[in-house]
Amino acid sequence: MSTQTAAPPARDRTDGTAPAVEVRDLVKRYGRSRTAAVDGLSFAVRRGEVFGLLGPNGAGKTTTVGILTTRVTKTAGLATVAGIDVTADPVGARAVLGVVPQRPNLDRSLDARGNLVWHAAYHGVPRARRRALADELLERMGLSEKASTNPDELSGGQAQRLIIARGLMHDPQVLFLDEPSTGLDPQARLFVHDRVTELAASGVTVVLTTHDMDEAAKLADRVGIVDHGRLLALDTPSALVAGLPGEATIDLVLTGADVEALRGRLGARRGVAGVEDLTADGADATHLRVSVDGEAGAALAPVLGTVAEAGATVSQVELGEPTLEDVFIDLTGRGLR
Ligand SMILES: Nc1ncnc2c1ncn2[C@@H]1O[C@H](COP(=O)(O)OP(=O)(O)OP(=O)(O)O)[C@@H](O)[C@H]1O
Repeated sequence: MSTQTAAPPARDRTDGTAPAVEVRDLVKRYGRSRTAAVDGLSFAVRRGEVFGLLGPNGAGKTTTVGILTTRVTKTAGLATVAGIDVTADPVGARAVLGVVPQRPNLDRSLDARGNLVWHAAYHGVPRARRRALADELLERMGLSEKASTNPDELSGGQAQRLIIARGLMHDPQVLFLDEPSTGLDPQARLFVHDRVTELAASGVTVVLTTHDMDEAAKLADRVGIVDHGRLLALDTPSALVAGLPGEATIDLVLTGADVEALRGRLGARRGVAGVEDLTADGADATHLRVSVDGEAGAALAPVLGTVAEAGATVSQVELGEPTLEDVFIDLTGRGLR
């Protein structure tokens, strides 16, 4: 018989006053790479917060989450989850965090329920609890009918929901979701969003990385925008948007203009706060977003007048408000990585 006493629940072993997640001066250099994938990153996530980590491809988001979830070794700096130093105590850290990775990594030798039960066993959830908990989470994720299905026979969205269920099997304090809705259809995406909101309401801290600005604006209490492994901005989505120049946007799709000359002419107009070229690669027509002070309607006539003077033909006009995507483009530019 084992003389070991059962470990106390993970919740009791952590520092309840520490931030849910903290990285300080975090650095990661892969192999002999001269540039750092994470280059002195610092931020803290509050308990119960939904925190969005945004950045272009290669910005260092997955690496940061990899360090926090003990899958990647840091080069320097500090990374803690629920007050536990992930490098000094990776086992303790893994007990209080859950991970939903970018690439599905379900065990194909087990069915859906088996994947959940095995994960719970790995984390020391008592045998008597495992199956009931698995069934409860399968139900919550809309997967009850798939309990005995092999992961290979699940759709991408179902597999993703199963991975989220798996991440929750040991009752983590912090759940890391790496691009949770990539490849999901609109229903599955909304379903995942609802579950994230529900988790946060139940006190679980959620850290999500995403390329989807609407998703970040909708779900995240605060977002950190990173590029080249550094933090460029951190605030609530609305504060970030409010910090942009201009209060409204006029999107123009047009042809027949010298784009740079037109941008210059528009930018010189009173009331115009900025002009972004959003033309998609290979597109025939030019897409400009003009940020204006005050109401878009009032600025429309003079803006269109300037476009006409430049000899361009407008095929589409749309009035709107700046979004998190504008913040992202303003900070990280348009270039593809
Ligand atoms: N295992 C690895 N070995 C070497 N370099 C790596 C490795 N993983 C990532 N990198 C490099 O580190 C940098 C950051 O990559 P990372 O995957 O963290 O970015 P990301 O922001 O998550 O990007 P994406 O949005 O494309 O997932 C990139 O330049 C990438 O090439």
